[in-house]
Amino acid sequence: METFQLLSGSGVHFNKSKYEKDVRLFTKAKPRAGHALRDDPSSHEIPAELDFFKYSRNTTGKRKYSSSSGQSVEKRRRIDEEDEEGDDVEEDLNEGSHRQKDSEVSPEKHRVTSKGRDIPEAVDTFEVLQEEYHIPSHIYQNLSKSGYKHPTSIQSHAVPIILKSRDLAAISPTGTGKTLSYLLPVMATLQAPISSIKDVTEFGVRALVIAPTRELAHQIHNECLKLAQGRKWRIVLFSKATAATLADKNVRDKVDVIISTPLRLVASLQAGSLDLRNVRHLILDEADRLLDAEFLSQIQELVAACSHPNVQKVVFSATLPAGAEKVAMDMLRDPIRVVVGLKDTPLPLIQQSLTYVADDQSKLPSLLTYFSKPYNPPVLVFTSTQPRASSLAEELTMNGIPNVDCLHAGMTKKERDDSVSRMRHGQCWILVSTEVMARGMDFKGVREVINYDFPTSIQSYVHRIGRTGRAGREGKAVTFFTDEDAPFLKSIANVILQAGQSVPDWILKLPKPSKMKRKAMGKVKRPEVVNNARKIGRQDAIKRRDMIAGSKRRKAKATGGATQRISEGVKNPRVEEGGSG
Ligand SMILES: Nc1ncnc2c1ncn2[C@@H]1O[C@H](COP(=O)(O)OP(=O)(O)OP(=O)(O)O)[C@@H](O)[C@H]1O
Repeated sequence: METFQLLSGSGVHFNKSKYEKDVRLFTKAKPRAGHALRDDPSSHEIPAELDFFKYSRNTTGKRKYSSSSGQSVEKRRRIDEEDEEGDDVEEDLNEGSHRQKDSEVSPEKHRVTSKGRDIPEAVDTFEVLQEEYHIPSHIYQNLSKSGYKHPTSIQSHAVPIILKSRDLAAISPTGTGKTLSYLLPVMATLQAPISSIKDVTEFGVRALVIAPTRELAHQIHNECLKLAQGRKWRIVLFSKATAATLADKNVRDKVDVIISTPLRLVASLQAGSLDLRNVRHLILDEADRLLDAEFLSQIQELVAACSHPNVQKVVFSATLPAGAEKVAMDMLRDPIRVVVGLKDTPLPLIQQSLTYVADDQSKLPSLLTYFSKPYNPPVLVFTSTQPRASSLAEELTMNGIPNVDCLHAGMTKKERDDSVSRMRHGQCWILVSTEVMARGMDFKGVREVINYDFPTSIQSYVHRIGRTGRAGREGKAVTFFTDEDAPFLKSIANVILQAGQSVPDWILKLPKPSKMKRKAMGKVKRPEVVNNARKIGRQDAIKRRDMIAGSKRRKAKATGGATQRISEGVKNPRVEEGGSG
């Protein structure tokens, strides 16, 4: 109990005065003299929550660890040195020297780092983009209609690169606007719907966006539709139904953009009902996920099918571990690599903490205690498996917690769509989910993320907690850990440190898990139901049901035998006793 109290009290708490410097970055500041926007003198002030440039201002030279960030320089250096041994959290300190060597352009040192040959200049405003790159006016107008007034850091850098037809690997933290970073330049390059262009000589879909989950593909489709408003673009969210329609070449030839998960595309390709030879822009969103073992062969097939000699390939993610980056870079031609912030590192506006919960059975009471105190809905809760997500949602509901929903890949399409819709409309306060919700999903208002089950990798952690703290908003992420998870704490602690927050000293003193061991992170065997007591109750019920069924079977057998015997003229004592048989 003593240990429990000691450890459960040791989560990371956000001390605003201690982190004053970071807090200042995210609070509205008066515009500074000499920082007027180029084309709009009236809009000197960028809302702090949308101002992703703020990290970079007044930063020169190599990245410095600030002692005011709550972590001693020495402590951070120690962690970084350990990471050099092969941890997936990349230390970007060397980037500066690469940049110097290769004459690379990086106007925002150590916050946005670009690497490659002839890097197009970043832009400060959307107006400059329109002036210099002639973005079609309807797309430009749709930008401001959607409320996008100033580009985020990744947009400033990635959009010109894509507009210049260069291949790109872009790594930028969760919630920093990567979707628009590729949709805007791709749509701008396409200029107009194919159906409205005269003298077309090459037919077929011109842009293809691939995402790992259907929900994310759906969300990207919606973003794309916003940009396409007012013109007759054919933007297709590839599904069973649309795949059937697109089997007709005449329909297919009028399609501008397809957005899809890999599997369905491959199925259509193999069936000969899809042709990707005219694709000029291929985008992999959540690239590291798409390039992992589960999807790699499908992606390779799709990349090979996009065989146009001028196809532009771009990959985006908030995380890109070394292995995935190598595969990505091999796929790209003369690429530019852009990193915003530190690779595999969440933005500091997500307040991260670790909470000790001893063992699996202690998690539910801990979560119920959490929800018995004031919390900020909507909250996303991550579990490791589908049955556990269902079971936890059920437990929370049975414990009187209102508006709990569940979402996982084992549910029907309609159930999944309904859950997403309830979440988007504020009808769901707590969404219990699995890894399927971890990547890309943009529920703007998510204020808190709870890792009920420990994440399975650093990347999983970064993406899960990245469902909050989006588009400049503050967020909170709580990670439960049990004794079994303790060996992997150090890896998560490193991420927290990289984000400029502090972790308890005892975690820093833990040994660093080996690369082999890290593969086992979060993969402990957990029961399918989150409440063992309920499991016992359920087992009793199953036992009782089996006993009743057995008894019925025996009776039926006996009755059947009696009927047979009666018909055979043999006296049945039970029937004779007036029993019903
Ligand atoms: N220039 C902008 N100004 C204001 N809001 C923006 C801008 N660009 C994007 N956003 C908003 O920021 C939010 C996050 O964008 P998006 O989903 O593209 O992030 P992301 O970087 O792709 O995140 P993830 O890594 O989780 O996929 C969205 O709600 C989007 O509407």
